[in-house]
Amino acid sequence: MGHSAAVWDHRTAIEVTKDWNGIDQVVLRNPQGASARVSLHGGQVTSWRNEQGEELLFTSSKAIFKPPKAMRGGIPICFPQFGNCGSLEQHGFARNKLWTIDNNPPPLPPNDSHGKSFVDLLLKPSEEDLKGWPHSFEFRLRISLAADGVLTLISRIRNINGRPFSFSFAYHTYLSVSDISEVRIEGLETLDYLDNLCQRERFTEQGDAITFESEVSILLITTV
Ligand SMILES: O=P(O)(O)OC[C@H]1O[C@@H](O)[C@H](O)[C@@H](O)[C@@H]1O
Repeated sequence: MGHSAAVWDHRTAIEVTKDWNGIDQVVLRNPQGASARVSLHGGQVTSWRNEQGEELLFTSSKAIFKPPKAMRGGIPICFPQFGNCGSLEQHGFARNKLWTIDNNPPPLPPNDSHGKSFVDLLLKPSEEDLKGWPHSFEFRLRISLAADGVLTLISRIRNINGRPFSFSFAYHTYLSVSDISEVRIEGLETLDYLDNLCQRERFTEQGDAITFESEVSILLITTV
């Protein structure tokens, strides 16, 4: 009896097109019809659709889609600074830069690519960036879409000249929800938080989950 197996070639599952500003964007697809779109502007995922074609990420109708302004939507990459906790522009410069496709990245474990469509992006600091933040780095971002539609981002930040530096980093994901009053975030309610809407006053969450009855902008505090 013969056996057959579908071979999923990630190279044929990605497509490079232009976004609305003429900047390259990469479209990842899986065999079931799920997709993700990544702009080289900011290395930002701008769309993630399930196999029914439903968009899972939110983009504000007020988003400004023109570089060098970062777009409010999808998954902005905050680096090397989160928020305004430092001397750099809000959320750092990475989301405002043009990233490149890295065709020869250092290897990742085989599970991170097997059966997935993926792209590797690279950001290196420009001379201008080094004036504002004098640390040589390479930021590699692997974005992959699995057969079950799961989207994974893997970030690797390499210190190029060995002189120590510190940074903060975040995926500032905008999730699309149909009814915010139905959303509950469980497991974080025991953490203290800084409330951005109250001059960063520190509070302890009291409920059994985080819920949203009005605007919320909090920084949950955890220690590793
Ligand atoms: O408006 P930006 O710079 O894209 O940042 C998005 C949001 O980032 C959050 O971290 C801030 O708490 C918000 O105040 C801010 O609106």
